[in-house]
Amino acid sequence: MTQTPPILHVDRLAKDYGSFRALDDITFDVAPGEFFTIVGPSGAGKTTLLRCLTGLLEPTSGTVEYQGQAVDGVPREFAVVLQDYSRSLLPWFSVEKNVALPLRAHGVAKAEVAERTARALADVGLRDAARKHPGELSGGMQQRAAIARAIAYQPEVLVMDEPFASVDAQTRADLEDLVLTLREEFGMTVVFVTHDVDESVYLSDRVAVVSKSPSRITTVVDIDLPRQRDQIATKELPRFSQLRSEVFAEIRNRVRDVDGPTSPEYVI
Ligand SMILES: Nc1ncnc2c1ncn2[C@@H]1O[C@H](COP(=O)(O)OP(=O)(O)OP(=O)(O)O)[C@@H](O)[C@H]1O
Repeated sequence: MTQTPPILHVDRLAKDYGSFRALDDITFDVAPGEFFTIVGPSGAGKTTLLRCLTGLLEPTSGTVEYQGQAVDGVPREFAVVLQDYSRSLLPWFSVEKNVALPLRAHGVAKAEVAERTARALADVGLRDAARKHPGELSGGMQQRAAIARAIAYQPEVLVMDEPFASVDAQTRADLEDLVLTLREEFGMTVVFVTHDVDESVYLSDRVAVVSKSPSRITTVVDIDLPRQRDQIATKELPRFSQLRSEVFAEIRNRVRDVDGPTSPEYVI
């Protein structure tokens, strides 16, 4: 039986900032259509890893391949939602124009641009803010606009760095479900970073736990929950609690290895 080749292949990746080693010996594959989440404590190197994965940062050693080709700039099939929403939108364009920009740049027909932009803005609850400029929006709304831009693009690979950190709990749940729905609809691969263990288990097919710097993947947990997720029913499953505890325990052990007593952030 032939196995489907990975869409992303990361091999012995390391990244130094001067004499400080942020990432060390990171190796993993992501399968096409997979929801792969990287979870770990603050400062563990998750953003550094995502930046290397997307070609925004050059690794010190090791390689990243997308569909068998070395990544040395953001591949056009990727959409990236960064943690810092204040830098992700162009302030002089309306929200609508910001969302439409990548589609226009890639030659999508005008009518389709309008349709995909309107749908993405409605999906993230920003239909009424389409004509506003980013400076007129709250932080959470700006982040939703950045998410709308990524999903309107319908990328092969959606890369998200703590994308829901600045939105309220209900919006966060809605956006989590939106990403899951779009993954089903378009067959996207999603690479996601979070420090929220519940979120990682709820969304993912696999969760990679990273240790503190120098960051390594200490374990990869298979999330063998039914593929159809539901904010209430899935989180009530005994298996959800087991997986959540497994991921928590792994992070807690690694934080303790480095810091001594458990970080309060990860007390269950
Ligand atoms: N440009 C830089 N120059 C020097 N050190 C850096 C730089 N960027 C990140 N670091 C250091 O590398 C380590 C990993 O940082 P990174 O932002 O990747 O972690 P993170 O897991 O994404 O953190 P958080 O969850 O808090 O966003 C940290 O110790 C950080 O101080």
